[in-house]
Amino acid sequence: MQTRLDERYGLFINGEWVIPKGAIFMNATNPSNGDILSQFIDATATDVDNAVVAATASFNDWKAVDVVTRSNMLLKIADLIDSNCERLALIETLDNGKPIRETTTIDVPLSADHFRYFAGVIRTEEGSVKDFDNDTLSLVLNEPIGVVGQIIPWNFPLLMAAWKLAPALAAGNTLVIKPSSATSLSLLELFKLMAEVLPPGVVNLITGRGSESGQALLEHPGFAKLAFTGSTEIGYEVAKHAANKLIPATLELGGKSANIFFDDMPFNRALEGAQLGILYNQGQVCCAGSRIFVQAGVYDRFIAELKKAFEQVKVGLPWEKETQMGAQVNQRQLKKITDYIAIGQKEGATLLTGGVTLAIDEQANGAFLAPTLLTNVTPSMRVVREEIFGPVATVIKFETIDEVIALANDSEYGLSGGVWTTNLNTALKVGRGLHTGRVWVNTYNQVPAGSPFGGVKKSGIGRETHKMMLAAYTQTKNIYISTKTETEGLY
Ligand SMILES: NC(=O)C1=CN([C@@H]2O[C@H](COP(=O)(O)OP(=O)(O)OC[C@H]3O[C@@H](n4cnc5c(N)ncnc54)[C@H](OP(=O)(O)O)[C@@H]3O)[C@@H](O)[C@H]2O)C=CC1
Ligand SMILES: CCCCCC/C=C/C(=O)O
Repeated sequence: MQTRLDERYGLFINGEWVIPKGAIFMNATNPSNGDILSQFIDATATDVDNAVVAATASFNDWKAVDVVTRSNMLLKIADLIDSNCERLALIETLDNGKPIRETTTIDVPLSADHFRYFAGVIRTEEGSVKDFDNDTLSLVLNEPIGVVGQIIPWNFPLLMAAWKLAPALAAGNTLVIKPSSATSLSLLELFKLMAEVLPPGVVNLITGRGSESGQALLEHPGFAKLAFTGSTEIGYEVAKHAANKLIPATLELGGKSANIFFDDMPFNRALEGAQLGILYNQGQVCCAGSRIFVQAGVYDRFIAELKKAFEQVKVGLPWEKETQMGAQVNQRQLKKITDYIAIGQKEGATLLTGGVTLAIDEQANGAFLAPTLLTNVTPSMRVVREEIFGPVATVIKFETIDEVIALANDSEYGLSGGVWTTNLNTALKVGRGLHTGRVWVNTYNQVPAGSPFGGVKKSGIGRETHKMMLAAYTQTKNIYISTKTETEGLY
């Protein structure tokens, strides 16, 4: 399966595609068969600096663009994403390994919707006025924060970029963004579309390794805010650099979410929900329902059915329409996952199903893994505590609601969780009881714009996918006015 890609991509700085002198290129590799798809630049600190200079120079002009015009530009970007949906979806599928049935129906449409949502939100945003008395007004204005630095992960390259680009632009900021070097192509292609709409310098794209261009971005003094999605480890680095510069950072980090199944669950829907929770995107989701808890009364039946369902999942080439699970993002991630499965078994877990790599492509070069369930696990095992980021769930039996809330909260992460029950009281008790930023009830992995998403504890700081994210991309300005002219009352 092929699509038209540039042989080599430049950096996008100040409205132009540039290839710096002496630039070193990296390969974009298809994780499903090892093919080289294209090449992109391993940017340097100088390139990052050039991008920041461009974003800084364009800030005042972009800030001055009226809200209606800015909103219409975001709508235009959304339309362009939609009209290029098939192409963007295929590029994401080739570069990341995720199934085409997901990229065409979820990654790309949700990305477009994100621009539309923030285009709408800024039309309704207002400052406020406090009239202290007849002569005194306090105006509260929300001003753009400045030049923003954004770093994107590889698991939802286009969607996570949209989650950061749309609010930053809507709020009137200019920016420099860096995709993961594992999956740069969809953002490079999105920039071609945004270039048709936005003035030069407003958005700037730096590619390359996190340890080089990513690090340079963190160290650059020109940013007024940082935004990051990725591992908790690098999240700490982002937070430290932001603290050193006294600028804010929003962080969307790792997770080890509990997906909790009560005896009175809607059984068939819940069975699907357990799979959606851990197999969606090959389990490479920050909020994956990787710790499955099942109540004792239904445990044996549910686990038997889940095992059967896992074994029927169609793992295949991601560009084939019937494929339900594609390739892991690369061999490095595949190894991390299989290492964890081995660790779990060494710790005493039972491999109920899966745990094996699959030879799907002709050369058997693809990073494919069978859906995996580990039972007989205990809360102290590494496979229960650490983020595996693959299609691997641990399963634990529980008796009571208080017990399962305590088990679920026994984690350094706090991103999300799921509860499956037909009892509203149970749902609310668990919903309130989980120390996480999101709890799904009788559904999972739904992230529509308008519903805030983000974590507590080591899962991060801030809430994306909601208009409240505008607050993170603005500064409050207070203009305090007296209409008096006499000196009386000045002190
Ligand atoms: N919360 C989430 O959504 C994600 C969680 N993860 C978790 O992290 C694990 C490791 O994945 P990994 O790809 O290493 O995640 P990272 O946190 O390293 O990568 C996320 C982003 O940060 C960049 N980056 C890496 N190092 C630096 C640095 N020193 N300074 C600035 N930016 C940097 C990466 O660039 P580059 O890729 O080019 O190095 C990428 O764009 C996964 O197995 C998973 O558990 C990973 C991705 C997303
Ligand atoms: C669109 C389906 C679920 C995606 C949830 C957002 C994930 C973010 C992340 O993994 O960083």
